[in-house]
Amino acid sequence: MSTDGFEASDEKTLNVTLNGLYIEDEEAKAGNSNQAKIIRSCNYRDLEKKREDYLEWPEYFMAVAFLSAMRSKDPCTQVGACIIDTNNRIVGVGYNGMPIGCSDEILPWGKTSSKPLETKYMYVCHAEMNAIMNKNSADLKGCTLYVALFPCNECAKLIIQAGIKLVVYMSDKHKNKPSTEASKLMFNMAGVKYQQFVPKKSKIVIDFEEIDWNMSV
Ligand SMILES: O=c1ccn([C@H]2C[C@H](O)[C@@H](COP(=O)(O)O)O2)c(=O)[nH]1
Ligand SMILES: [Zn+2]
Repeated sequence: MSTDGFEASDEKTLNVTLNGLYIEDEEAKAGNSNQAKIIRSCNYRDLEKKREDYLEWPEYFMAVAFLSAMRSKDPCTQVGACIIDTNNRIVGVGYNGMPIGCSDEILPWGKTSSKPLETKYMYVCHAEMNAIMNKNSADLKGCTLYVALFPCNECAKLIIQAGIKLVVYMSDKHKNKPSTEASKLMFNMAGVKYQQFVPKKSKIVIDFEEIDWNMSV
């Protein structure tokens, strides 16, 4: 008998249980072979129940923010942002990068030059700004922003003016900078809430080589 190309042989055991039908060998029992994957995909009982380890909304939105950050060409700090509406629909994403039409090959990426015009700070559009500008809905009133880094004061102004009501951030690494203090002052005055993201999963991995397309068989 064959299951997904695996032949039952002397070295393997054909198992028929209430959970389904599978071929098992020592490697599979140890959980480190293809056969182990097939055991999971043939586990009929699991396939009839709702998955429990799906991504919850906050993890999903923060992951989208971090995935967006991977597009950034900033060699030092990559920031991503994801805006969602009150129906949990993504209405804008962005990452820090040079303005449209301004070559990121020509403009500087460094930050240490004593000449301000030769630093990135003069030119980079922040992730929050790009997410707001990229919005695909009429407005952002009542929306939530997921962002990798606590917003600077310039982004805080944009967030407030856009009508965003909640900021969920991952890192507070600039918490002692005046720009962060200014952001908090403005958020407090304008009634924009902010909270640090508390991940439920320590890792979210997309490993294209490890995807087991047989899982849905
Ligand atoms: O609210 C913010 C603050 C900063 N950024 C971007 C702007 C720059 O590209 C980097 C910061 O660079 P450092 O080398 O860490 O100073 O982050 C942002 O997108 N949003
Ligand atoms: Zn900013």
